[in-house]
Formats: sequence, C-alpha cells, structure tokens
Amino acid sequence: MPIIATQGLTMRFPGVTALEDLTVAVDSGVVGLVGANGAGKSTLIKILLGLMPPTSGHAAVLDLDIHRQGERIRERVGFMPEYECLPPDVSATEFVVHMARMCGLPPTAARERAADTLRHVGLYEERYRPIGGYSTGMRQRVKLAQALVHDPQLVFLDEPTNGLDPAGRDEMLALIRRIGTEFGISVLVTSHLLGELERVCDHIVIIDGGKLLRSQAVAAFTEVSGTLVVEVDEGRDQLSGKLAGSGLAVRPEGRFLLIEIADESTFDLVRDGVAELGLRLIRMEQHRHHIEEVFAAPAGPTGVTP
Ligand SMILES: Nc1ncnc2c1ncn2[C@@H]1O[C@H](COP(=O)(O)OP(=O)(O)OP(=O)(O)O)[C@@H](O)[C@H]1O
Repeated sequence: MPIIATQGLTMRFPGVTALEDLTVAVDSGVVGLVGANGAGKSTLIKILLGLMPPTSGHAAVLDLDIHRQGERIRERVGFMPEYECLPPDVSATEFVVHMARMCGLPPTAARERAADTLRHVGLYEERYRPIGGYSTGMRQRVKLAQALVHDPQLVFLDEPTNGLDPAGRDEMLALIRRIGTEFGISVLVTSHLLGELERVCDHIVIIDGGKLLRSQAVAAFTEVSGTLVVEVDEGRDQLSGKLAGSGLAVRPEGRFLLIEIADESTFDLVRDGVAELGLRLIRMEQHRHHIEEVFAAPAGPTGVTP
C-alpha cells in the first residue's frame, strides 16, 4: 500500500497555480520532496493533511481520503511545519506535553511520551528552559518532537534543515534517517537541496512549478558508475604515471585519481601499482553518481518518470 497517492492534484490560487495535475505514489520509508522555493511543497503537505481542499484531483494518505477523512489522517500523521510556531515563554517539556494532551493522551502518558520524544530528538536538561532562549537547532528539535509525540505512522517534515549550520544540518539529517529506520515511522521530508535529501532518503520526488519532474528510488539515481576512485596518502602523481603506463585511463581530481574501469584487471593493476610504489592506500571504491549529476545531464529517454 502506498503511504501517499495523488491523482491529478491541482491547486490554483488567484494568479498562481501551486500544483498542476500531480499524479504520484510513494511507498513507506524516508521520502524526500524536493523543489525550489515556491515549487508547491508546503501546499502539497497542507492538502495531504486534509487542511486545504485542492481545486481538483484526489489524494490518499495511508489509504485515507483527504476529502473525507482529514481528521483520521491527522490522527496518524505528525506534522513539523516550516514556519516559526513555538510559544517563547513556555519550556519544551510544557509545550510537547500540551501537544500530546491535544492529541488525546492522558496526563501521565503525555508526560512520559513527551520526555521520551524530547530525549530521542536530543533535548536534555535544556528542555526545562523557556523556548524563547533556544537556538534555531533546538527549536527545530522541539518542532520535530511535537510531530512525533502521538506516535504517528507517518510524519511530514517541512524544510527541517532550514536555518541550520552545516553541523546542525548533519545532525538533523541523521535524526530523520533514525526516525525512518529505528523508530519505523515513514517520513515525507521537504527541502530545496537535492544533495542533502539524497543522503537520508529511500525515494525522491521532485516537483517544479507544481508539476512532477521525477519520482524515483535513490538507489536508482545513485547507481555505481564505471569509475574507480583511488586515494593514496602521498604519491598521487607517481601512481597516476604508473597506471597510465599500464594502459589505464587516469585523471586526477582533487586528492583522488579517477580511473576508468576497463574490466576486473583494473582493480589488480591499481593494487599492484600501489604496492610496487610502496604507497599507503586510503580508498579504492567504485564511484557512485549523485542525484545532482543526473540532473545536470540532459534528460535521456528514461529521464522523466511520472
Ligand atoms: N494561500 C495562498 N494564497 C496565494 N498563493 C499561495 C498561497 N499559498 C501558496 N501560494 C503560492 O503557491 C506557490 C507554491 O507555494 P508553496 O508554499 O507551496 O511552495 P514551497 O515549495 O513550499 O516553497 P517554500 O519552500 O518557499 O515554502 C507559490 O507561488 C506561493 O506564492
């Protein structure tokens, strides 16, 4: 059963079409929704939560109809909004307990769930301090905790890495991956950065101007290429010369040597070359495509998969 399925979903605001004839289905796991600012990501989330009826088309979330079963969808789906929505003068604990109570949990269960969830998202002693004094990273964690506190089957995370520094982004992305794997909760996460979602998602949906550009498993985007990446501690140029002399197509790129894999013997030639020169091999692995490279290339016959 797909966790999300849309059929001809269209949303028109006066003067702007936010979504246009969007038909897509995704299975459980960590799903990335990528698009530039204004592509229609937040609009799609609001429609999927049953908060805003589309102009036309249909959609189901966890097999529940957005037109008729919005309330049941919201019982089973957590939502982390993009915008700032936290009260500054209460603590994270008070806020998340309140949200758990709003979801129908009795007082003791709400307190226990809130404590567990805040710990899972990495908020410890600071959870007793007013939210007003929190960093952006801490606020994002509180928003995430309130989305998870009622133990949903699926969470929608709208731009969770927004405003975070590189270390904060990495931590948030790792947390999102854990939600999908350790906690077993499916995730729909939006970002305008394709590269960061590639790292944590099983499947990527790309929209542009409200239209579906691509929907594909990440593994299919990042299939291994015919290039071998080799890194040695020192002696990169020496090795490059030796391998070229053995008939391999070699080119340096930064600290690495990129070598075209002719056949199985390529691996042996590299191993022997490194050993004969007495170099220290740090890395030898088959290069993987990144999603961004796929998009930089002109669309081939299999380019668009609606
Ligand atoms: N309530 C509204 N009334 C009018 N236009 C709207 C409304 N909500 C969204 N839009 C427009 O619809 C388009 C899609 O907006 P949406 O917020 O869904 O994009 P997004 O991909 O989430 O972008 P961002 O990352 O900037 O939030 C934009 O052109 C936006 O201005």
